Amino acid sequence: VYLCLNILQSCNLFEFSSFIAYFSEMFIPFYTGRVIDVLGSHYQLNEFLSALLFMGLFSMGSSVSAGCRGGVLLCAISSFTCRIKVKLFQALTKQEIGFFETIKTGEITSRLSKDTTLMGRTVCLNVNVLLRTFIKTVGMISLMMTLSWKLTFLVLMETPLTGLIQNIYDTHYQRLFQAMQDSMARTNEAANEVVFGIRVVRSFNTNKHEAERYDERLNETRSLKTRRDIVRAVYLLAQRLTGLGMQVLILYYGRLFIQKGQMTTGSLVSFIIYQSDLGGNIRTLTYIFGDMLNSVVAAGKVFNYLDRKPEISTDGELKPDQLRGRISYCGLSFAYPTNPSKTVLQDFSLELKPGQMTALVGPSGEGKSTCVSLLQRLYEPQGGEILLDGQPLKSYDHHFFHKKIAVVSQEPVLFSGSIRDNITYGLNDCSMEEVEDAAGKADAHDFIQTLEKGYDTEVGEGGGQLSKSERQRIGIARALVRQPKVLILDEITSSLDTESENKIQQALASCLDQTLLVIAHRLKTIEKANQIVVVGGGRVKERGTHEELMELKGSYYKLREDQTIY
Ligand SMILES: Nc1ncnc2c1ncn2[C@@H]1O[C@H](COP(=O)(O)OP(=O)(O)OP(=O)(O)O)[C@@H](O)[C@H]1O
Repeated sequence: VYLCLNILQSCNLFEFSSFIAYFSEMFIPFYTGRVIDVLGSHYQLNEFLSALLFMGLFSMGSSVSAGCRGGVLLCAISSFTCRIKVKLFQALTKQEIGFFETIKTGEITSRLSKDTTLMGRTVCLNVNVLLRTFIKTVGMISLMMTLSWKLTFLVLMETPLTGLIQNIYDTHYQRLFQAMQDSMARTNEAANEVVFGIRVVRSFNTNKHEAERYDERLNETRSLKTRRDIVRAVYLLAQRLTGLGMQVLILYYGRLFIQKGQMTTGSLVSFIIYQSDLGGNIRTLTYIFGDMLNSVVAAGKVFNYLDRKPEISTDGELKPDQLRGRISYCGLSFAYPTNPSKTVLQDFSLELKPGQMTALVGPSGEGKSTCVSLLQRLYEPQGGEILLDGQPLKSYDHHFFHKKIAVVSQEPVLFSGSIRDNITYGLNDCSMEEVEDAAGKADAHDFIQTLEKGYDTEVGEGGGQLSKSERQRIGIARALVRQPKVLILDEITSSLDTESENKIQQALASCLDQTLLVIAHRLKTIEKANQIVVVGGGRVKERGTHEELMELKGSYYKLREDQTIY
């Protein structure tokens, strides 16, 4: 409603120019006929000049107003589409991760690009064209009645046929158009995939195979285009034939009416001009009606996303001045929304203390990263809860919470922009000293200094211009600059050399009051942890220091032994 009100406000000029344009357009054929009559009968200069003047004035009025109307309308459409895209984008980024896992990426991008554009057209273009065409049609029929009511009834008898032909054509055309769009998307997808994975294509020497695959998809699009063109040609033929048939009938009966003195030659010319315009209007009305039905479906899908409330609430308000960072996992049970039948965590309980390092270890796929995702509130557990300083995570203010808990993942995602932009990602008030300090702790400062533009160096799309280890260190700096109370490192050592790893560990050890949670596969790196937790079957299997667990000779001991052998 808010968006529509905005659009209506900007449409005042549009409505005014539209009114002038419709009014002027309607009278042009009338005065054309009048000029012909004056020329054909006893010629009077005054009558001729006045008819010519009115014809000129209406033509001018129609052209200028139609130009204004077009310009204003295009501006309104692009402004509306832009606003709806931003609103939809904001609504999408608020959704929980489970939403993105259950809905295909293609569907989301299609909502953002295609459906919003279609919606913009419905609200601005179609409604206005429908209104304009309808008013024009009614006006034209009234003027045609004044010229000859008998011929008008004859013309109106053709209307259902024109509407039917248009309807059949629109249905076929829309179906082919949709298939063509899908086929074009598949063709682009094939090209994107190859560009993205060009290294694999080269190393497996599959250039020829990929070119053939691309050619196949292009041919599919081409054959759909040919079918579309054939349908259009048949439609144009049917349209011309019905139009021609009607004109022959009008000329035949028109000649009879002129002979009987029921109408003049000029009136017949005016009538024929109106009749050809009327056919166009009926076709437009049928088309717009069908198009609006499609757009309503598209708009429905967009509104579904706009109105969707994220399943993970962000309404918490707690923002304590002092946060200690004590984390308690209390009897968690969890299954991913995409696979609800598989329980990943079952009655999982654990305590992470401030100033201590906890390491989660265990075989792959046992639920270590899931513990981290739940702590970040990317998913909501089905049973139990996680407490931060004794309060449920959901009761904390969303912004506050994500400033206090920072995560460095196995492969940090960087965004195009400078190194500094990536380190200060999401922070507005971050000084250069803080950035350099965090980069120093993450062992990134030295390599950044060697770059020509230092912290202003562009990292490229997805950080592609940096090595894996450099991306990892920037990811660590991005987490440290927030001075989080809880820091989570998810298997960060795999892409770091031993020297960097040692430096980073020393820097982390200097943050005395920080709660540190580390996931590690290389068990040697977590020997100094205050508590090592072995996760197995979605539960805490063993817990203790390195020495205690080695003495226990259980799962940890076995994992450690396996790593020593290899
Ligand atoms: N997004 C997801 N949707 C559905 N199932 C998932 C998802 N992510 C992980 N899983 C499943 O949940 C289980 C636990 O995965 P998780 O990533 O937590 O294990 P992990 O112990 O961290 O493994 P690794 O050491 O290999 O990182 C696995 O069986 C995995 O297949």
